[in-house]
Amino acid sequence: MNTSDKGSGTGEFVKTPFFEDIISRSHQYLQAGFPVHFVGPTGVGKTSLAIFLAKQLKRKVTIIRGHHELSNKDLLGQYFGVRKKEIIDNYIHSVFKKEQEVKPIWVQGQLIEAVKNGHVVIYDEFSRSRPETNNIFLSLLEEKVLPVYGNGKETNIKCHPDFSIIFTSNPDEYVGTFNTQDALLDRLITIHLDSCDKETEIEILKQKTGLNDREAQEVTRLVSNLRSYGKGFCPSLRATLMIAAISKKTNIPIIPGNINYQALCIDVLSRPMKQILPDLSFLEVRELIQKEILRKDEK
Ligand SMILES: Nc1ncnc2c1ncn2[C@@H]1O[C@H](COP(=O)(O)OP(=O)(O)OP(=O)(O)O)[C@@H](O)[C@H]1O
Repeated sequence: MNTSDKGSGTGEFVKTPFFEDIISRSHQYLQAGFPVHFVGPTGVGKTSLAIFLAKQLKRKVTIIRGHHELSNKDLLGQYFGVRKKEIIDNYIHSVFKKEQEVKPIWVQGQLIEAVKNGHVVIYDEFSRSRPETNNIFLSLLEEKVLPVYGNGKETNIKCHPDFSIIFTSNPDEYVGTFNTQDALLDRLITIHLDSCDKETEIEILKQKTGLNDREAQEVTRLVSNLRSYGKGFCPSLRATLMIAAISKKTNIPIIPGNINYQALCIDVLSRPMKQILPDLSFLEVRELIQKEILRKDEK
């Protein structure tokens, strides 16, 4: 059975048998208090799945996006600017007294609030943050305390029993990611996500873009045939969704012989195909896509 959830945050989340099994296992691990980590190539649905799961837990959701400039100050908090207070005492005319108080303002980081109040945190693309930033998760996940340093002293914030966390990341070889410390990986249940199956992809296209069954099958057939030239996940589901959404919105008929459809597919798919076949020229890549558009699949 295929169902969709209107509140996934990235549009409707389409739940098919492919996702059901991952959802039910991940849900169990999170309920038992363990962090789950979805790792996989770009565009396979890691963030969508994390948001869907987080919403199922029916608690407040905090999303943190990893990037190389994210620091402990962003996660925990920092002093930012000052608040000035002036008291002027002129009660006796001949005496003028002025007192000034200057206090630094503490701006609380996202993680403290989530840890104290038992939110579900999605730490998306966490391996794009520096390993030293991610070190604070070591004690949070093991000892269930968050050490916060400020004003020269350390305070330990106790983790709310309902606190849960879902990590997502691309594999380490992706540009812009850091190698994650083993100690952190050792604390996570890592589930590898690959491209979803054809039935799921067809269902996602139908539900998200309004294509009919034949149209969704046609776009999925083309992209999945092209994936077989590489490791099976590029071009991603985003490319399939782009072709489907543009065809639908601009009334381009999804018919292999239609030149507008061919041009759209070539525009969307040339870049990812060149990425997996770097030795081909752009002209050869375009010819290959054209050939695959017109190919009749064996039954
Ligand atoms: N089950 C699903 N139902 C509906 N849409 C989905 C589903 N899975 C993925 N998508 C859609 O596919 C696209 C890629 O998904 P998503 O952003 O979750 O991938 P990702 O693996 O997190 O990618 P990246 O590594 O680049 O961040 C998005 O447009 C998303 O809405």
